[in-house]
Amino acid sequence: MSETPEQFGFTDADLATHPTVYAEGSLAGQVVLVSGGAGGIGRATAWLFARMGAHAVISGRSEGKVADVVKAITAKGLKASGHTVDVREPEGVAAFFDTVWAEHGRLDILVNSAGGQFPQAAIDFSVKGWNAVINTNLNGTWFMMQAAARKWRDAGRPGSIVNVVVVTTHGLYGVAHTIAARSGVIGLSKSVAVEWAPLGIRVNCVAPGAIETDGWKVYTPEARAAYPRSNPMMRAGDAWDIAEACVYLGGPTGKFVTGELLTVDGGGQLWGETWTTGKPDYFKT
Ligand SMILES: CCC/C=C/C(=O)SCCNC(=O)CCNC(=O)[C@H](O)C(C)(C)COP(=O)([O-])OP(=O)([O-])OC[C@H]1O[C@@H](n2cnc3c(N)ncnc32)[C@H](O)[C@@H]1OP(=O)([O-])[O-]
Ligand SMILES: NC(=O)C1=CN([C@@H]2O[C@H](COP(=O)(O)OP(=O)(O)OC[C@H]3O[C@@H](n4cnc5c(N)ncnc54)[C@H](OP(=O)(O)O)[C@@H]3O)[C@@H](O)[C@H]2O)C=CC1
Repeated sequence: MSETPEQFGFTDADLATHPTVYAEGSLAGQVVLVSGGAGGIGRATAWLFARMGAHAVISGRSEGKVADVVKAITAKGLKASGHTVDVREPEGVAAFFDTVWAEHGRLDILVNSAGGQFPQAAIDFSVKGWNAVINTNLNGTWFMMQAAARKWRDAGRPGSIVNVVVVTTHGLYGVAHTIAARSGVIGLSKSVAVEWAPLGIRVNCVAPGAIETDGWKVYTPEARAAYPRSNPMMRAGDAWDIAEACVYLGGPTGKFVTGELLTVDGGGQLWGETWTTGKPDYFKT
């Protein structure tokens, strides 16, 4: 992998027809919110839920990216709508949930896929860079979770949250800020899975390994070239692997599962190394 292609992973045309074991139409009438829904994993997840008959509410910061996905999904006769929301702004997030409930009168599932980081040696992190990653991945995810839960509590309705995180079991070199944030999300999810069980709210996490998406553009070709060798299957996963995991946990298939972390990484947590900044000479011999 020597160059950066125009797009990593699936196109909307791929996602419209990619095979799935889930039944088309089986979530008819449900409303699913996918943050980061115009990104690689979020887009696949929004497509899968829409193909299952749900209305996919897609959010992201880029109005154009969100509009393109909504257009592609609705062009296939499926249900989707889009909103521009920065997950780091709690007032905006709360207003977003007001809008979703005003438009649909319900929300069934929230998938938090908005997130990301940049590769840098931890010793060089600036305060602004650290805060950007913590605010996006820990605080932003929390604002979305709390806003969703408050609506479900107030409406007396059940709900389900899936947080897309990162495999944290042995760190991830070059992205220590995100490991800090995602470890926080995993712990938080377990805590509120118990606190919110009486409200009928389930909370789970999916930890993807190396999944080929546009998010990879932030890494060097050398770092990316090593990702397929970061697990015993010796290949990268795809966004559909994560979408199907999100549906399993978020939807009725996961109805007796809460506080769980599902790792979808080709066994990478057991064998393999991921150096997002390239492997230092010290570890090469
Ligand atoms: C297997 C691989 C593992 C995982 C893969 C994935 O998850 S892929 C899928 C996930 N997708 C992604 O990861 C998508 C790509 N990631 C992002 O979009 C961002 O990293 C973000 C998520 C923090 C957004 O934060 P934002 O909107 O606030 O962005 P901003 O641009 O305004 O930056 C704010 C500050 O952060 C700092 N800083 C930023 N970049 C660098 C850098 N390269 N170098 C050093 N520092 C950097 C800098 O201090 C900057 O301020 P400045 O100095 O410019 O005044
Ligand atoms: N791909 C991979 O290998 C892995 C991915 N993950 C995680 O999975 C999640 C999805 O990743 P992936 O789809 O690959 O990455 P992408 O970069 O393709 O998608 C991430 C999306 O998050 C949105 N986003 C980022 N910051 C904000 C914000 N502050 N407010 C609202 N939306 C925001 C972006 O939207 P916009 O551009 O409009 O701001 C973008 O569309 C991320 O948390 C990622 O870190 C974890 C492990 C591995």
